[in-house]
Amino acid sequence: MNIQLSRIKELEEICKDIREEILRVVSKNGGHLSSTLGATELIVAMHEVFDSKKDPFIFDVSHQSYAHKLLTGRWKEFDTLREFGGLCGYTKPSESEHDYFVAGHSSTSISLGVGAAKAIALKGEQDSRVPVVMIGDGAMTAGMVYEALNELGDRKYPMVIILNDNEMSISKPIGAVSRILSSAMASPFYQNFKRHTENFVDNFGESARYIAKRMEESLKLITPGILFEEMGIDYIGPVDGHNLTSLIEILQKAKELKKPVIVHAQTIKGKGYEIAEGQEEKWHGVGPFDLDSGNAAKKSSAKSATQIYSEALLHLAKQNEKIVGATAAMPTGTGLDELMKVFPDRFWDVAIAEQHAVTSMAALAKEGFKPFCTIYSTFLQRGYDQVIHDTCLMNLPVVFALDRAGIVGEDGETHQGVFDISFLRAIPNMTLFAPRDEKSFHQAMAFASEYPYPCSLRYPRGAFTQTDLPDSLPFELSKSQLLRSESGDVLFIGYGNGVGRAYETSKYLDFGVSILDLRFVKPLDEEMLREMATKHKKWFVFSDSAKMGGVGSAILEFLAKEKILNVEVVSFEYEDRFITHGNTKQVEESLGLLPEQLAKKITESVK
Ligand SMILES: Cc1ncc(C[n+]2csc(CCOP(=O)(O)OP(=O)(O)O)c2C)c(N)n1
Ligand SMILES: CC(=O)[C@@H](O)[C@H](O)COP(=O)(O)O
Ligand SMILES: [Mg+2]
Repeated sequence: MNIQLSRIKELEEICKDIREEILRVVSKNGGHLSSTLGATELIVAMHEVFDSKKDPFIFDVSHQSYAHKLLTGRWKEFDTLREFGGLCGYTKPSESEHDYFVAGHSSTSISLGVGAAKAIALKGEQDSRVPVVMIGDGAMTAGMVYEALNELGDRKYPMVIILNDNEMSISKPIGAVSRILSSAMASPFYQNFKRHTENFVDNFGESARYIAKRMEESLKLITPGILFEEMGIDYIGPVDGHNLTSLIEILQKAKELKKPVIVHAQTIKGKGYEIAEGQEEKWHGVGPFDLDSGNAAKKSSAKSATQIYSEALLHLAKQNEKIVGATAAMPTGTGLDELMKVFPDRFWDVAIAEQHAVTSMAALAKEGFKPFCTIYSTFLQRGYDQVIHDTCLMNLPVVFALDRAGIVGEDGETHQGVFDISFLRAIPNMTLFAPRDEKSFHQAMAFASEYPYPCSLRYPRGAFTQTDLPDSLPFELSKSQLLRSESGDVLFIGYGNGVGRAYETSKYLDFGVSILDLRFVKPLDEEMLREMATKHKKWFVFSDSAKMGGVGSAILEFLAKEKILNVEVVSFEYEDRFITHGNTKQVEESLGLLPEQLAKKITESVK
C-alpha cells in the first residue's frame, strides 16, 4: 500500500487536534492521560485501515481509547468525559455502536477477539470483517492473555493484535514477559540483526523466514518474535508506534495476511505532553490539573484509607517478620509501594495477576507466613476461585485487604467496589470485618495480623467519613461496638465507612437514634443483635455494598434464623443494578444515598 504523503499530513494534523482536545478535557475532568496520549497514532492508524462499524475494535482495559471516542462521533460530548451523565472513560457499547465491548478490567481483549473471530467464521463473514485488538505491555502479564493466545495460535483465526508497548504498566511492569518484550529488542545488536534478516526474508520468502527464525533462536535470543511465533502467531515488529506511515502500511499488511498477527508497536506513554513524558506512573490516571504547570488542581487534606493501611501494615511488618504481602500491579494505588521499599524481600508486585497473587499468598500462608493480599475490591473478582479453592478450603490465614470498597467515582461501572461482601460472605471459613476510621483501622489490622484463618477487611477510596462518635475499641472476633444508645425505636447499624454515613444521617433527624458499629459482618455479633432486637424495632443498615447478599441480608438471615419477626430492617445498600460513573457525591445523590436524602426517607418511615 502506498499511502499518499498528503493523507499522512492530514492524519498528523488530526493527531495533533486529538491530543489538544484530550489535554484540554483531561486537565479539566481528570482521566487516564498518559496511556491515551501514547496510543493516539495507533488509534488513528487503526481507523485508517479498519472500519469500526463492522470490524470489532477491541481495546484492552480501554483506558487508552479516548482518541477512538473522538474519531467516532463523540467530539462534542468529549467535554463531559467521566462526568456524571457524561461519556464513560472506557469503551461502552451503550454509548456508541463503535464501542464493541465494555472493558475496564485488564487482559480480556484477546479472548474477546477469539470469540468474535469464531462468530465471524460461523457467520461466513471472514472476507469482510476482522477483529482488531489493542493491548498494552502491562496487560500482557495476565494469565487470561495466554489462555487466549494458546487457542488462537492453534486455531489460527484471522485477527490483528496491536501490542502497544510503552514499557510501563501503571508502575514498572513486572516479570519475564515484559523483559522479553523490551530488553532483547532494545539492544542495538538485535535491531541490526532484525533489519538484516527482514531484508533477507522480504527478498527470499517463506523458506527464508523459517531460516531467519531458526537463526534468531540459535543466537539464544528469546525475542518477542520467537515467543509469539512459537505459539503459532505471526509477529511483525518492533515498529515505531508514532510513525503513521509505517503503522498504516504494517496494519494493512497484517490485515491482508488473514492469520493471527501481532504488530508490536513501541510507544511513549504521555507522548505530546512534555511534563508527562518520562513521568509515566504519575500521569497514568490523574485528577484535574493545570495544563501549563502540571500541578494538581486540588489536593485532599484528609488522610486516605490507603495511606492508613500502608502505615498500619508497615508498623506491623516491622514487628513481625512473618508478615508478607502482594499487590497485583497496583503498588502506588494500594500503598504497598512503601512496604516494597522497606522490605523488598517480603512485599511483591506480582503484575496484573490477581489469581496468581491469591494462590501464591496462600502457599506462603501454608509455609507459616502471614500474607496481606492487597487488592482493589473490584479486581479481587478476578481471583474468586483462588480465594475459595486455594485459601478457604485450606483454611489458610491470608488477609485480603480490599481497597476501593464502595463507589469509586469517575471510573464507574467496571471499577465500583460493591460486590465483595456478597461474594466473600458465602465462603466457608471466611471472616469479614471493616474499620470505620484511622484508629479502628489500626485495631482491625492488629486483629488481622493475629487471626489464624482467612479474613478480609474493606475500606473506601479516599478518606473515611469523619465522625465525633466514641473511640473504637480493640477488635475482637465477631464483636460489634455500640456507639450511641437512645431509648427510641430506631437503630442505625453501620459497617465500615457506613458508620460515617449513619452518623451524618443522624444529624438531619429531629429524634435520637442508637448507632451500632457492626464491625464484623461474618460472624455477626449475635448476642448484641438479640439485645438490640429487644430495644429497637426499626433497624436501618448503612454500608457501601450491594444490597443482595450484603450486610442487610446477613442481618435478615440472622433474624429469620432466630425467628425474630417484630423487627423491621431497611438496608441502604446498593440496589441490584450496575452503578454509573461520575463524581461520587453526584452518583450517591442519584441513588438517594446522601445523608439528607436518607434522613428524609427515615423520617417518613418512622412517622
Ligand atoms: C484485572 C485488572 N487488574 C488491574 C487493573 C488496573 N490497571 C489498569 S491499567 C493497568 C496497567 C496497564 O498497563 P498497559 O496494558 O501496559 O497499558 P498502558 O497504561 O501502559 O497503556 C492496570 C494495572 C485492571 N484494570 N484490571
Ligand atoms: C484503568 C485502571 O483500572 C486504573 O488505572 C484505575 O483507574 C485506578 O484507579 P484509582 O485511581 O482508584 O487508583
Ligand atoms: Mg504499557
